[in-house]
Amino acid sequence: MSAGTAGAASPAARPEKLVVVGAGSWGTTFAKVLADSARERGVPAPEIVVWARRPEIAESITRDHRNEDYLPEIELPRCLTATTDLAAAVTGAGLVVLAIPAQEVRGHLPAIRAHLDPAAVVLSLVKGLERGTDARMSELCAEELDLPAARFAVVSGPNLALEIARGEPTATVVASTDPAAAEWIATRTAGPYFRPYTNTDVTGVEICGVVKNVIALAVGICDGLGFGDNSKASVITRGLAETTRLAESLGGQAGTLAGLAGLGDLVATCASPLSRNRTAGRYLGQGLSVAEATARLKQTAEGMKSVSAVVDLARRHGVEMPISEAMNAVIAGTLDVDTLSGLLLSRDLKSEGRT
Ligand SMILES: NC(=O)C1=CN([C@@H]2O[C@H](COP(=O)(O)OP(=O)(O)OC[C@H]3O[C@@H](n4cnc5c(N)ncnc54)[C@H](O)[C@@H]3O)[C@@H](O)[C@H]2O)C=CC1
Ligand SMILES: O=C(CO)COP(=O)(O)O
Repeated sequence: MSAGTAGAASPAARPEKLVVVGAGSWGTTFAKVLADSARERGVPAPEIVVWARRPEIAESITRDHRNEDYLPEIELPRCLTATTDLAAAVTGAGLVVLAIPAQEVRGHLPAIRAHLDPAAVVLSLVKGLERGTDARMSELCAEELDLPAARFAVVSGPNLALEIARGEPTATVVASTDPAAAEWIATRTAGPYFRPYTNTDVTGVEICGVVKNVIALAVGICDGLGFGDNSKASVITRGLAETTRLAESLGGQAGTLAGLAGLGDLVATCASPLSRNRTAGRYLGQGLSVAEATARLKQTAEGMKSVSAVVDLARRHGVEMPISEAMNAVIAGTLDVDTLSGLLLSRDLKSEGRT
């Protein structure tokens, strides 16, 4: 057994029940992906349970097959049920999917640990770092759940929830240090509109998902300031370069950054009006304060919450991240967006090849 698969549980021992912790737009959509995958494969519908914080959302998913708050236009598969009882949801599940904001994850892990099946895989959809510790979700789960790396996985890619909920085709990356765990998840998510590629670079995939939200803020600010596509393409490209530097310094692989979780997600998020992070940036560029932008958005924009942890992590590893530094200063209120145009791409002149 390689170091990466130490602690792996036999897939045969893994229960078929699947639980998604979080009934926001991506959690609810991901539950639909799991249900549609089972239908496509012609297997009996597994038990798929969504844990919702609010009873009215749980009731609406189970009774009306809708999530009025987050996906009002989407009819959900009838096999999905929802509950506010986290213990009951997690008990007997072979897959526990985390789909709540990064800052809320640690608080829920003790309750999950108390009921986690010994063969279960924990899958993070979360694209944020914990502030204060700079921890990735893989690190949080290892610490709080005493989870071997082989029972952790992350899904990340160009995955705007509403497009997927509508059944528009997309691809993604499912990464685990245990290839068998990644394949087990890929089988249960692959379907008519969702194409997962497996990968073992958990760190690279996690860093891609986190930092692209910060870069999307910068692209949104360009929008809000009225800059055109040259500016945005420059920020996206240099954003990918600084993401690559951070990922590599933590052990991630450059190939991951060039793939769906890196370039793919950056392009989708920075181009899409559906992106909350890009939208938050646009509000800031138009002159709204951070508090006003947050209030108008109503949903999670992980980039605004995680940027200080990204910058802290980069500084600790001696990695230069000028765009993230600028975003951190904007969110902290120490840099005015009007002064950004000179700053975003303002490092010493040098060859492009030197990242
Ligand atoms: N929406 C999208 O298109 C995608 C989102 N993601 C990531 O998935 C994660 C979840 O995002 P969304 O579902 O989009 O967010 P959302 O804003 O739509 O929903 C967040 C969910 O977390 C719940 N929540 C908020 N505070 C909580 C707390 N203190 N305790 C428990 N639950 C709490 C909310 O009630 C809601 O159900 C984020 O890390 C996001 O970056 C990743 C890929 C796509
Ligand atoms: O991660 C996403 C798409 O892959 C969603 O981005 P936003 O959180 O900015 O909406």
